[in-house]
Amino acid sequence: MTDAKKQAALDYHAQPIPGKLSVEITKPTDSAKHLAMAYSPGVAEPCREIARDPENAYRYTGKGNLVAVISDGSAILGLGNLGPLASKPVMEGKGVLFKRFAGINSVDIEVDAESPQAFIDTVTRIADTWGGINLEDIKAPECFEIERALIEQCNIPVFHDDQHGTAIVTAAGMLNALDIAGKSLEEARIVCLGAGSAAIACMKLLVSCGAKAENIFMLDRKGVIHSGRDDLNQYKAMFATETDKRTLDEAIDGADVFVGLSGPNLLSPEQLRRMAANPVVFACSNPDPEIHPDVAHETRDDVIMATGRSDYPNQVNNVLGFPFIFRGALDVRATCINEAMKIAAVTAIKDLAREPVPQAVLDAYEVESLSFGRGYIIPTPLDARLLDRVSSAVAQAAVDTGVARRSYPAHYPLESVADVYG
Ligand SMILES: O=C([O-])CC(=O)C(=O)O
Ligand SMILES: [Mg+2]
Repeated sequence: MTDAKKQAALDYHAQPIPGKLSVEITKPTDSAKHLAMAYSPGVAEPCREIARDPENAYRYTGKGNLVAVISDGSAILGLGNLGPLASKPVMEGKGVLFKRFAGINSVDIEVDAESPQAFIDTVTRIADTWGGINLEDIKAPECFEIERALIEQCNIPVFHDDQHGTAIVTAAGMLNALDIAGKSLEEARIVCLGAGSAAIACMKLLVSCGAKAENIFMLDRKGVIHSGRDDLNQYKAMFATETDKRTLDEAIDGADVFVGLSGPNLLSPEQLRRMAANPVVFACSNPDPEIHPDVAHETRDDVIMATGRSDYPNQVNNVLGFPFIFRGALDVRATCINEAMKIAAVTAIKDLAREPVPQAVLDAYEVESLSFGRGYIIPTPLDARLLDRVSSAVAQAAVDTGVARRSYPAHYPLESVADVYG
């Protein structure tokens, strides 16, 4: 970013009041009578009702539309381990997106935890107060154990956005991009640079969608993850291939797909040049991609290019997923977010990109037209139809797979966030 853009980003966060989120009151509070209901003595009644039956928390408090965004700051975007407090702008940002796109209230919680167990203990002790928990920017491999333990111990959806949100959106964009390239996921040779939480989840979901594990070359900081290595944790070991390739330079030759979930500027123009025809490049490190889209397009005119950023076409970013996935899960009081719900979200996002784009989206992006093709493989986050399409697909999948504690919402379809309370 230029210095002017950096300063504008700081000013955006600082002015006119610090931060990006505030809390609003939803009941009248103008008279002594109101206060006597909102607080003592009236507030005692819902307390008694919840003590009698915990389900009443959904009726008398904001629990059912409230998601905790929780991080330890150990893997903030592609910036690394900057600690819990420095992750707060991102966590507030997730809250902005939850509210803006799906009408979900959220609170950001930054935990200073000395171990995964300390983090797990902290979260389990506060879990009951939320409708769902969005884990964010926690480094691998600790994030896998943390998520597994919390799913086991909590009876509300616990979802590590960097794994599953990113994977869902990547899979949706990838299926469309390969279709445009005239290739299939089953045959595609895929290079995945990065072996952190997002990379591992993305490759797992691509395999569920049809990719062949033996066609995937995953690289960590030491190079290609191959079966001869003895330094792999169990998560990386799932992607160890039988190969004599050792470096990105070797793996990239003839590859159909590059997925970057690593760090800035790690794919060179020379390497891009050596990929197969119509290469699909998802350079998703935030904020700075593995190859800048301008450089990629200058290097090859047949590249199908996506990044995680809002200021370039084809934004493959978990924002297209997590607000709506939680919306659907909360609205049927799902106990978890299972594979069927994730695949339902992939399909809904993928299919929406093939429909005509509404004028409001064209206006928001200041473009004349957008239609399914190289420059538009995935809907934009400002597409208001995502709310209904993804939430309803996820809610239906939860009902179909028996993890919903309520029936399919009678107030669906959702036209806008104004409809979320029915
Ligand atoms: O915040 C974003 O733009 C996407 C994300 O979760 C990450 O990069 O960790
Ligand atoms: Mg993240």
